[in-house]
Amino acid sequence: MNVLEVQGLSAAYRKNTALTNVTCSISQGSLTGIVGPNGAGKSTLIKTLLELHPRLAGEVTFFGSTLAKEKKRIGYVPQRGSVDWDFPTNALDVVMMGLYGHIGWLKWPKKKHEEKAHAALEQVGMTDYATRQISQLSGGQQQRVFLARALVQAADLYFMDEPLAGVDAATERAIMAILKQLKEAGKTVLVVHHDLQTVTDYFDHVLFLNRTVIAHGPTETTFTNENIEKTYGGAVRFIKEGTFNGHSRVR
Ligand SMILES: Nc1ncnc2c1ncn2[C@@H]1O[C@H](COP(=O)(O)OP(=O)(O)OP(=O)(O)O)[C@@H](O)[C@H]1O
Repeated sequence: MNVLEVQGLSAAYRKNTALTNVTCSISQGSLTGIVGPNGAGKSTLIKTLLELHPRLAGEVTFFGSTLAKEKKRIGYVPQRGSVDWDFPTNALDVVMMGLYGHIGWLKWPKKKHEEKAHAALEQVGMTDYATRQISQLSGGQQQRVFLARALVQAADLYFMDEPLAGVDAATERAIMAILKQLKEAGKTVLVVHHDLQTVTDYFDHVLFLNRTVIAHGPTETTFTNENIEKTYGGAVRFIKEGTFNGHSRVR
């Protein structure tokens, strides 16, 4: 079953086109890496799908329905840089924000919800930092808190905008382990990713984006030198001739 269907999606910033005619289907239980050069429209794609940025054209369906109807089943981890980390709040509160759809605005969070938030912090290894101001967390720790906020939503479809940006190797492993657990639980995860070296290890599907979909499919068959060059331009050669076939890693 496809949890997300996108047909002919376009978006722009004033007169500058960011996305044109994006069409793709995302199947349930897939873990997809969205890759493409800087400015390719990866963040814009997520924001436009989630109606955080207006779309100029196109049709989008979530679980065969509309975003408004399915919002509770969708989790979003924005780019860390897009958030005001000086906002005076602690890690637990940030995670609790993920539950607002469940609690209802103006209703005081119940004990059960607080327990859920603590459980999510534990899942990302941040229990000891629950009452720490978010401005006093490191970049990787902030990223983990964000992930906990998405986890607490118990969504079926997750969008994550560069969750691995600027995190250390241990945090990267921890985040990837969680994403794989989500997939194994039948959840669908879309991740904006920058490191081509790890695409084949991390994702079962890859979506090459450069203003439009250049290629999309199972990593095994789609993560090819040809598609990398089509997306990034001929100047970029990540795969040594002859080393791709039979190897899971790009060299
Ligand atoms: N708020 C904005 N106002 C004007 N133009 C924008 C804005 N945000 C993005 N753009 C432009 O839209 C295009 C797509 O940007 P977007 O951030 O979606 O790319 P990206 O693939 O996520 O890039 P990166 O890998 O650098 O994060 C770029 O040309 C960018 O300059």
